[in-house]
Amino acid sequence: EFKKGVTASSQPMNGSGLKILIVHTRWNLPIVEALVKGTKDKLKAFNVKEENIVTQAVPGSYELPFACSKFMEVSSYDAVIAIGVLIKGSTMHFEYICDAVSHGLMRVQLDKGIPVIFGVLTCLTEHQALHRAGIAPGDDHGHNHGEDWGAAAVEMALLKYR
Ligand SMILES: O=Nc1c(NC[C@H](O)[C@H](O)[C@H](O)CO)[nH]c(=O)[nH]c1=O
Repeated sequence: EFKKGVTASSQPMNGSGLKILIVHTRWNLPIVEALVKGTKDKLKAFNVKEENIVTQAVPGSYELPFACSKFMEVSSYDAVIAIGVLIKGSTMHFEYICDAVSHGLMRVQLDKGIPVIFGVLTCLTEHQALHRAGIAPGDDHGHNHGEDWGAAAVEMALLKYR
């Protein structure tokens, strides 16, 4: 069966010299915390030092582009991982935030020339979010997408050394 998801780089990746920023939201915090843990575990699996993983929190996903941009001005990072969980409500609010955040984070990474990994879940239901954080109830807990974001951050941060 065709495996979706991240195809790991064929090259061994050594993140021991990298400095990574994680900016996460406080909205839907239990799900966000699971994603942040999955991200950090994977960064450490690629030898990124604990002291080189900087973590900052903001209110919600709409704040991620501005916060990532500001934190990148005061310190240098090899990659930034923006983590948030958007869950559709009963209005169009969700669509507008998702659109603004995805375009905003893309603009920040291109303007700054530093990879910004899109770690924002845009879910129609809470179960979808739980499943993508690997903490869904029942037999199928899902897969923690934070692991994919951690791997992508290391690969993109090492791009400049290819
Ligand atoms: O509305 N739902 C959500 C949300 N709204 C707040 C928004 O990101 C921002 O913080 C405020 O609009 C203030 O600017 N933020 C999320 O991360 N997830 C949601 O599901």
